[in-house]
Amino acid sequence: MAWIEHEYPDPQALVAGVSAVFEATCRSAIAAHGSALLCLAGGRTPLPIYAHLAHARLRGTLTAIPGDERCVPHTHAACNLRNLREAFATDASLQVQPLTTTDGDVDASLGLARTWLAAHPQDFDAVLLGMGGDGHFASLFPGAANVTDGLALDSGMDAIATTPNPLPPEAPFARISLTLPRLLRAAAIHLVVTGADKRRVLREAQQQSHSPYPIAALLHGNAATPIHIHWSP
Ligand SMILES: O=C1O[C@H](COP(=O)(O)O)[C@@H](O)[C@H](O)[C@H]1O
Repeated sequence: MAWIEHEYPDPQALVAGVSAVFEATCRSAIAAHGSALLCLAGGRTPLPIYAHLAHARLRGTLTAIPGDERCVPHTHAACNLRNLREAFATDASLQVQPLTTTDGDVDASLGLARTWLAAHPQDFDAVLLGMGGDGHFASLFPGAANVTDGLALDSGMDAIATTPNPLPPEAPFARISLTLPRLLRAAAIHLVVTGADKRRVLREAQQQSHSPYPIAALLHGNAATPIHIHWSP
């Protein structure tokens, strides 16, 4: 099986469980090589996990990169970088690397993301992913024109620019997303999902490797490490 399931009674228990795993991962990476490199989901669900890390007194450098970013200015409320930096604000040793330029220009942002990723080819110590109700993860959306480029394991690309189709009303923006092969280069991969509707999508994707939900490509992507699925109502 390519995944391991962890079920929690409520979102607070999920946050506590995943926070403990990420804290332990960061501590052992810092003990082993002085720093930790994380790839972190955007969206609302994981923000309390990041707040936990910010208060954990990790005593080492932690560099995080969003797994995807909305192409908006860094001051915009929908900017994943802004939300990550706010969550990490209490510990100056937690740094968040932007995937986009300050103004959110799509082409310049793609260049910036690819340049940074090429200069940091090492595996992530851990990747945290969320999932939308449409089965997207990072910004690999069903129906996007180039979603197959983002999911192809042999593309040789670390990041793509993409536009969800249809645009999600809560965040109607072009995106920069890490690709599936870059996300899979990790010592540990965690997927956090809440709610019964998202669980139905997840179950369908677990059962069908050729499901139209992009998350199926992650689950059946022959990751070198199992995908930890964390779910709560
Ligand atoms: O658009 C996005 O949505 C997903 C899910 O977000 P959530 O608020 O339902 O947790 C997120 O994982 C992704 O990074 C984000 O850009």
